[in-house]
Amino acid sequence: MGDGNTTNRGVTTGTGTSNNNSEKPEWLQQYNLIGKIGEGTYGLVFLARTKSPANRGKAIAIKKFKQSKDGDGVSPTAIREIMLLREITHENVVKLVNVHINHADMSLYLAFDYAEYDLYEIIRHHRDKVNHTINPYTVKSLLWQLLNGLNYLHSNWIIHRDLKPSNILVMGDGEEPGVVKIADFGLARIYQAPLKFLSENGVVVTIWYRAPELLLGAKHYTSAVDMWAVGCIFAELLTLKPLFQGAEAKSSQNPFQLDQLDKIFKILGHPTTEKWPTLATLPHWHSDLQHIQGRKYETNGLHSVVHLPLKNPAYDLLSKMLEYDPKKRITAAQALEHEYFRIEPQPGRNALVPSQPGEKVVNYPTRPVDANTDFEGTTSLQPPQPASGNPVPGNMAGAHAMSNRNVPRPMAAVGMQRMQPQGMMGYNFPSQAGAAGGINPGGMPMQRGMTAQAHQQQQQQLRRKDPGMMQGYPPQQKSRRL
Ligand SMILES: Nc1ncnc2c1ncn2[C@@H]1O[C@H](COP(=O)(O)OP(=O)(O)OP(=O)(O)O)[C@@H](O)[C@H]1O
Repeated sequence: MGDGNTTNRGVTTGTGTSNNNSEKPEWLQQYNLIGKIGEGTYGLVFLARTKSPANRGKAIAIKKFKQSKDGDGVSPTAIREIMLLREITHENVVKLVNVHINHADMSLYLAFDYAEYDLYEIIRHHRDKVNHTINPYTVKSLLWQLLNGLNYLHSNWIIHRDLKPSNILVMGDGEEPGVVKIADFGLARIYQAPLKFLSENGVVVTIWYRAPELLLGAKHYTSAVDMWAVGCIFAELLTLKPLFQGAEAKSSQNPFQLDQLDKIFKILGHPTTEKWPTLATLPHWHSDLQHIQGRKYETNGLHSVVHLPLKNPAYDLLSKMLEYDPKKRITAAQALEHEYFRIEPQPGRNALVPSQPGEKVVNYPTRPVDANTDFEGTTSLQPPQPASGNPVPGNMAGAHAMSNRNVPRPMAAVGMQRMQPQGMMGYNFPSQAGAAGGINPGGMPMQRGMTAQAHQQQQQQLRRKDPGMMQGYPPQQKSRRL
């Protein structure tokens, strides 16, 4: 198509020019751009619909990455990492469907499957409009699916590093209603977040979900940082308030990572080297923390902020996610097996349905779309340049012409080769109490309200209809526990 080249790895490159007087990049013409739906630290997100006959009208979210102030594009390493992200396929991880590079300015556009809701909006709607907590079934189903997707990412050596409610999407009506999709995974590394506290445009990056080891300057960290974030999100789903809401403004006495730590200590108490032996080796422990180490907080722990019956296993799971020592923090695989998921209400696939028969369905607002904003009008895009003399010889040629801005070692280089096929690491929803091993015997997850017998019949029917369809949900493999 025109000046765009679709490479053999699925990257579309183009000059940004087109064969008509529109200034839209050529590749964009495969979409109907509907408008802007959001803006994050690193980019703008647009809603578009595909024009191709096979998938006509399918909603796609296109994320345009902002140019950095020094005009750098995205480095070749970053592009390679992103290409590897296309291999990620899991029901609870948003699908990256296309990667587009605009040659004129080396800007990058990622096209994802579109999800109608995100946890930020769901929580906000409950707090401001419904005036009521989220029902226990919904909380549990959202959390279970989040852990399921995260377990898959961690099993493939991908650490998200920037989990927060706005990155946890939920599908609206359609083929997968109420299904959770983790977004923005693997991208934090490309822009070297979350170690930065300010984004390129000076916007403060939210650090409310950031693990204490990161706040204390750890250079080496593990997937445990994501589990801390999940703990914060779990508490927020239960209370509708951010758990550790550090200051967003910086002052000389109280840089925001210190304030964030202070908020954590206020609820969980101070960490100690007895409980967290490597604490004293973290860069900021001695220097920066002196003036808050002296403070003594009387704390009742999580009970002071999360009000549930005392014996609720939610406390146990939550406190294991918010363990100070990352080595002792619960893993996603372990969390999926926690008692909380075995007691009623059991988690299910459609998270956004009522807990009890007769309970009102919550109608979440759909995403507002700003139809007046398009790619060009919102960014530092340079006017499109004609292609240079050299044709793009396919594949990553465009990427290599870009800036050599260093980004860390490709995160995926090792892990992706070991990537599991879809669902290999996928746990089944816990079955009704009493089923063998407490785990569905394989196949589709049990739907809410379905008896074990009906579920078994559904499995058999599906197997007869489409044997391949069952492959995403193998029986749980105990040996794969982390
Ligand atoms: N695939 C998608 N489908 C629908 N909405 C999406 C999709 N991906 C992102 N969004 C929405 O677009 C908005 C901006 O997302 P983005 O990831 O750029 O920023 P953020 O998560 O708010 O902040 P940050 O960039 O700091 O992570 C959010 O409301 C997010 O829920």
